[in-house]
Amino acid sequence: MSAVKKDTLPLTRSAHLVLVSDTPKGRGVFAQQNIDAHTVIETCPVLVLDPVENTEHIEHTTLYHYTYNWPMKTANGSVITTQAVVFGLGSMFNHSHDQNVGWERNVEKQVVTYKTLRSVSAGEELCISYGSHLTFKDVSAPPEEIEEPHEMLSKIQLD
Ligand SMILES: C[S@@+](CC[C@H](N)C(=O)[O-])C[C@H]1O[C@@H](n2cnc3c(N)ncnc32)[C@H](O)[C@@H]1O
Repeated sequence: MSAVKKDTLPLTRSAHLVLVSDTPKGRGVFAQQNIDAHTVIETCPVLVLDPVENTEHIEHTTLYHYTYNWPMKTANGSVITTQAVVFGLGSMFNHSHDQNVGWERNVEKQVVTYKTLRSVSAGEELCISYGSHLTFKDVSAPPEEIEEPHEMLSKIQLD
């Protein structure tokens, strides 16, 4: 019988995910079956990039649009932010302002775990939030409201 090593990490995977290649956001991850809320759907190993290698090389390539912020401890003990390449489906989750998937870094183990934030129906896209500083036009964003001039005027604060 083989001994289970202490540093073994389970790589949880959902069997009910598919990659769709022709969505308005490019490739995307979709649910094939209903998935309960708070289900771990994927655990992905990452490659933490050297900060200099990142700014001098990766930032000038397409890969830059796939990396995640990652904290790194420097030799003097301070923590800086570098980037990490996420392997597996982790790099395929698109952005939505109404995301149904949350993610968590395990800095020590160098993995990211993805979990549903609510129940997801079969056929729904699984999306995370990239935050508010997007480098592309969000095709799923609600249309910006065009306000009537009198409504705008009524918001001007007069002393
Ligand atoms: C991490 S990749 C996700 C996978 C990507 N769709 C693909 O086909 O490789 C991030 C890129 O997906 C696209 N993307 C993700 N979310 C999007 C959204 N809400 N609207 C438009 N494009 C999106 C953008 O081109 C972005 O740079």
